[in-house]
Amino acid sequence: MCDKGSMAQYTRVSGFVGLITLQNPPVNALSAAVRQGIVDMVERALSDPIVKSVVICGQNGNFCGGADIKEFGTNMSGPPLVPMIDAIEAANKPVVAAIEGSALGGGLELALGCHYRIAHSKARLGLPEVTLGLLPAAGGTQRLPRLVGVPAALNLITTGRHVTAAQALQLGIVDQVTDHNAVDVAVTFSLSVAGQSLDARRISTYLCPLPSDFDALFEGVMQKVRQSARGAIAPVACVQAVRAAATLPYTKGMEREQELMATLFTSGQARAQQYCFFAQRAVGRWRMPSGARWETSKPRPVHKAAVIGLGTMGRGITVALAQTGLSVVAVETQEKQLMEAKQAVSGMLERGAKRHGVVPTLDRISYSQNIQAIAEVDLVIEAVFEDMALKTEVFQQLSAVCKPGTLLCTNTSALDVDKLASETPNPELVVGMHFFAPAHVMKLLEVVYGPRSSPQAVATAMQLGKKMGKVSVAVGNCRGFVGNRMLMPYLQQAFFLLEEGATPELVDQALEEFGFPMGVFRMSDLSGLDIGWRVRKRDELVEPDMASGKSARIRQGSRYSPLGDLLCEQGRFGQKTGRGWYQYDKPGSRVARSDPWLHSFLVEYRARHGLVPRSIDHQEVLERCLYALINEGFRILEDGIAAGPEDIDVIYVFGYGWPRHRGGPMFYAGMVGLAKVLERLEHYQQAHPDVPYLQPCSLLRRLVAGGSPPIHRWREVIKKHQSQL
Ligand SMILES: CCCCCC/C=C/CC(=O)SCCNC(=O)CCNC(=O)[C@H](O)C(C)(C)COP(=O)(O)OP(=O)(O)OC[C@H]1O[C@@H](n2cnc3c(N)ncnc32)[C@H](O)[C@@H]1OP(=O)(O)O
Repeated sequence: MCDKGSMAQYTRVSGFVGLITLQNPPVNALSAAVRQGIVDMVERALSDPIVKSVVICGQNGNFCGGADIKEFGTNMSGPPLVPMIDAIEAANKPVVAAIEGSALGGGLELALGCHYRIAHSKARLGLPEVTLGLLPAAGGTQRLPRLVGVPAALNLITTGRHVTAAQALQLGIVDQVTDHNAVDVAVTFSLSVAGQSLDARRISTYLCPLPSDFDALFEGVMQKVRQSARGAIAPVACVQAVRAAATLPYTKGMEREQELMATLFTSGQARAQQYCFFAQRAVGRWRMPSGARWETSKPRPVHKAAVIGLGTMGRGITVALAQTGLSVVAVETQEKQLMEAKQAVSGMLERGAKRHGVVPTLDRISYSQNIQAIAEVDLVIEAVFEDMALKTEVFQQLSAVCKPGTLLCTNTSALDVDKLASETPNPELVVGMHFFAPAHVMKLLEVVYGPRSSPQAVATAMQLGKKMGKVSVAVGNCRGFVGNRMLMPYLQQAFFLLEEGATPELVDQALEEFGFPMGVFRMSDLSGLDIGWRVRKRDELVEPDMASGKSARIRQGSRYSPLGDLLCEQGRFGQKTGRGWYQYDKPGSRVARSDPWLHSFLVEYRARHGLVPRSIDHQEVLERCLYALINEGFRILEDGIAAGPEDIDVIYVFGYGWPRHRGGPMFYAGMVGLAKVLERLEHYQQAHPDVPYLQPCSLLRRLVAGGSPPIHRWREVIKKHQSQL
């Protein structure tokens, strides 16, 4: 017997079991229609006298990915989740959740309303709402602590992390784990418990186990959460909701859960985080200005890859490749460097394997000093020192050694990928792969295509990035690509603010309060001031004999601040030398302390150049640094270097520490209001006419003139704008 009409299919199986199957591909999200289906089918099963027990499962081996996030921005209709789950829990016949694939968010909350949970061994469970700026508001914050205790519930709910079926069993979230068909096991099990009392199976009736150090525990967790949340409100609300579970009866706790959720649900932060969720997936649907796109470009198979150059980046890339299961040839011409790299890579793989409880993949890597060793690989990632002449030489060698069709990738943060491609006989096989340090940890990968890169080469690099667990974004070739290009105006404004009266501490504090893990000066100290110095020298911006006055701060026709150069001349390269914008206890130490030398240096510098310091507040720091960066983002869109605002936002959230609860720079501009961003840029441009980065971009003007459409409509405007340029 079967009813296929709704988005929850009803079948009677094994004679006496009502089987309800959620059907909403790809993840069986709880849309209004699915919820209605569940309500109707549960009612049907419970009212059918032949049915002794009920099993709920999901179609295509996937239980449920939670509430339908797409519905959040709409007038949510259909039956609400809470009464639906309460009705399941109150049922007088056993209801068993058969969990395959994922049980996340509302999906796990649905399962927690069931009387029993049986999971397949490959299933994953979690309450990831916090990552969407929400909390588990279908009873998750009240049932989970009652089931698994407060500390475990706090951990799962405030981090949103997923657990494996085995971990879920250990925690007590599921009752049984099986390697067999979980639905079949659940059906048999449900019949075995039919007719038994369900009193002890309704989690909402449990007393929440209270830890002895209750106050200290909550205080500690709240402190930790506030610190790591960097201004995000959802993690804090999660702690408050769990505290309600521990201190209030279930119904009162539920009221608190709903109250907290209502605040989060309408907050800009939730909108930003949900935008990030979809943006992260949208960047996989890449397209190039030529019209080539992800759906029509088939990647080449990559079984064996090579890494050339085993410095810090090359080592991280080798680890990341080996962890995907590929065979890797790692080449380093210097013997000492090769030996050190081998040891370092093995160490990283062993530590990674230990963390994940698996066997390290050391034998997947072969090391060589000879570039001939890469003759048979399908793809090469060159990671030698960031120097065009050196990279060109290496690329010429690669072209001579590799078998025909091998994809040649360069790991570069700013060099001209097209120029490098033009030095090879097959420029269509060349793309940039801009990894972020440490390359085996950082999630972001910019895949840089030049005008001659083939769609297949881009598709292959994008697919490899995905396999390596990266969030890969395809971007066009220009100086600094997307991320580093936008960083230039940001850094420049920070330097100018110092000239005008700010301190590194003030600028960093403003940016950290905004939500960056580190302000611009602490970040520069960490990455090394010498990196930018080298680039500026190459660009002939650094003048050794610096005069005084305004003219000394004009380079190539625009305002220039030599502050970074002056620090480098003093050997102040940041953490590695123990001195930079801050001072450190010793070279390599990480704790930044305010440096009186730097403050005196700034005072002298301003005096020498006739700069009268003024008081600068946090708002000016944010407007100048962030709006200049955003303005460059609009230029990048105008130039077609990024296909859409989502690409830029994903790059900034995953690679540059932009706070996720603010959605990314382009989303943030929309939240602030494009007209306001434009007005402030115009204001600052008038005050600083010698700073081209503050000149508002024409795309921004056009968007404002067009009534500041929502971000999902920008692509239409960009297309029209580009066609008229
Ligand atoms: C006052 C209001 C009351 C509301 C109370 C109810 C609150 C409930 C809270 C929730 O349940 S919030 C949702 C919690 N769930 C999640 O966060 C899970 C999100 N999904 C994932 O983590 C992953 O998608 C997955 C389930 C682990 C599957 O990963 P996989 O890599 O296999 O596929 P994806 O590429 O990520 O996704 C495929 C496709 O599906 C879309 N999608 C996934 N989950 C949802 C969802 N919950 N709602 C809507 N759509 C979803 C995803 O966007 C992809 O589609 P796209 O077109 O490529 O974007």
